[in-house]
Amino acid sequence: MQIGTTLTNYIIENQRHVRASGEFTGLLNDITVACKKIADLVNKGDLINVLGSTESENVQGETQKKLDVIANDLMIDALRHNGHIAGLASEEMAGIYHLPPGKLRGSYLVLSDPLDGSSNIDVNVSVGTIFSILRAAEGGGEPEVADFLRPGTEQVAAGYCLYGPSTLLVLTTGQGVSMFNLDRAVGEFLLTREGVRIPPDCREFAINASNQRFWDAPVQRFIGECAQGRDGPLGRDFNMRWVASMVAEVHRILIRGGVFLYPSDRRLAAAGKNGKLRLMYEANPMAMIVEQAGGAASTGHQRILEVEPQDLHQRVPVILGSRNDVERAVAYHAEAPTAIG
Ligand SMILES: O=P(O)(O)OC[C@H]1O[C@](O)(COP(=O)(O)O)[C@@H](O)[C@@H]1O
Ligand SMILES: [Mg+2]
Ligand SMILES: [Mg+2]
Repeated sequence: MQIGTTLTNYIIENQRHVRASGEFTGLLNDITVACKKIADLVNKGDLINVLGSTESENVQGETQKKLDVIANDLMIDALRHNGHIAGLASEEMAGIYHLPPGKLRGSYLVLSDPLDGSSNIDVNVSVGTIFSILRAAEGGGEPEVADFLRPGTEQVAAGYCLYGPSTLLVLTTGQGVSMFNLDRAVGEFLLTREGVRIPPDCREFAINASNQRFWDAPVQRFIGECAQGRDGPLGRDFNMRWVASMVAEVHRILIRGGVFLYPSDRRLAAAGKNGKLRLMYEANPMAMIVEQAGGAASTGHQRILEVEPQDLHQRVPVILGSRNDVERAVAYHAEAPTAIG
């Protein structure tokens, strides 16, 4: 496809071979409208007083940032009018969003992390929006939570919008990974990269090292060997990065390779959490993107996309990125039984 093609034309062309109805293109347009509005607010920040926290907590028990709530509202508003969705779920809502009576119901379900990297909002570090798209149950009835609890392999599309020095939309519909830059002058996402591939071997790992004392043996070994660099069994040096925005970490890995880990650990397990990141609107969409770019995504014990969901907001350990390094981490989990999860 020609670089510079608009997202809309790109999707229309891509959907031509599956004789899509145009509803999917419409849905993606709705999502990008929300992302453009969020990008504008993130960019203006203190100018329009959208930084800082609210008094309220989300279902995860986390204090919501103002932009967490605003981004969620913008996503709802962009999706509820055009008859492309049957329902919506998100990090910022305990249950699913039901369309008001009389609203046209569509064929898709959307799960989203309206603002990923919330701890970075107030310090002007890259944040993003993550989304996962599933087909709604046939028959057009009112969706229930169970309709959303499908393994990541059933996603029809996944993507994220990264609000960084430039605003980027990264998307897969199951035919590889494409990237689009927002050209603010024309208000359009324009194609900049297609068929993105992650190098199978990497020299960069990303993990929150402040949790090291809580990690289990396989993660200690994996990170230990990376840190030993050329003096260790791997015989090559690694650099380390930690942005604390999953979207930014995954984007870096798509561009130059790397491995990102947010494992479960004793601290999280003690709090009854199997990791920090959420399966349905963080791990699953990112795993689909990473796999479509030739990488791998695992819990340490299982391919993330094959995890059978039990809950809208369940957490999973995440190890993703350059295929050979992820497989090495998985092998260490197989060799050394973990004390956690
Ligand atoms: O603060 P920590 O422990 O480094 O965790 C950072 C991780 O938490 C997250 O911010 C969680 O996502 P939200 O900001 O959407 O809640 C990830 O983006 C990031 O990878
Ligand atoms: Mg998040
Ligand atoms: Mg979030």
